[in-house]
Amino acid sequence: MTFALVFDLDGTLVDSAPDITAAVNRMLAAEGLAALDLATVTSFVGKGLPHLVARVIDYLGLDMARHDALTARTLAEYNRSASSLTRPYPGVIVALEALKARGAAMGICTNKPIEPARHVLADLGLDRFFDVVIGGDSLPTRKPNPEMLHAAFAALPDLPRIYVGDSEVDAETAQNAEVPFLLFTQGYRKRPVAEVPHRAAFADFSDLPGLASQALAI
Ligand SMILES: O=C(O)COP(=O)(O)O
Ligand SMILES: [Mg+2]
Repeated sequence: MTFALVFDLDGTLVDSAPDITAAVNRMLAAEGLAALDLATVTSFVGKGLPHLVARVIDYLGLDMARHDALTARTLAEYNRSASSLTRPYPGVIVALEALKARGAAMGICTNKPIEPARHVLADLGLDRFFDVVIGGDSLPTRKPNPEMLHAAFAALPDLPRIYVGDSEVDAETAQNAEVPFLLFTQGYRKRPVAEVPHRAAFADFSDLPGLASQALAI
């Protein structure tokens, strides 16, 4: 059986938190402020860059009136260097090759802004797998609103659908879109696996091709 598979990006296909943290810290340094650590910034990832910067402003007690300016600055810093510290999770490329060989149609639905999302995919040699990329600023709404996921599937052939992601936001998006959800457990999830609704969960990408077939056989 083949299928249409849409993937989340940050914390699912790639461990991008080190570059996101570095961009935030370049923005903070330009403001004369001290750097934040990786775990703190990672905990702010998931609902897109404007949300992440709002969390940084809140965490540091800065003036929320500066939100637009600091978001633009962080995005510029991130676009300047979005992939130097970012790596695919182990087994991702082999799994995508196997899925492609089986005829799966694949796309990306990420809350990361589209420009750095495209940089990351191209720089890491992942862009060749995906026929559509929907970013956090591609539409007026972001995940968990299902519109982005609907748009990604609409651009792919009409095959049985699966969404693959790492977070509570992805699980909620899949529920809102009524699409089966596969949870990658090694990303940036905050709550225990059991508390995040999913059709199946996996920690190792070598399990994904088999799981995708099983998930649709249920
Ligand atoms: O950029 C974010 O906040 C999250 O991105 P993701 O949707 O690819 O996990
Ligand atoms: Mg994610």
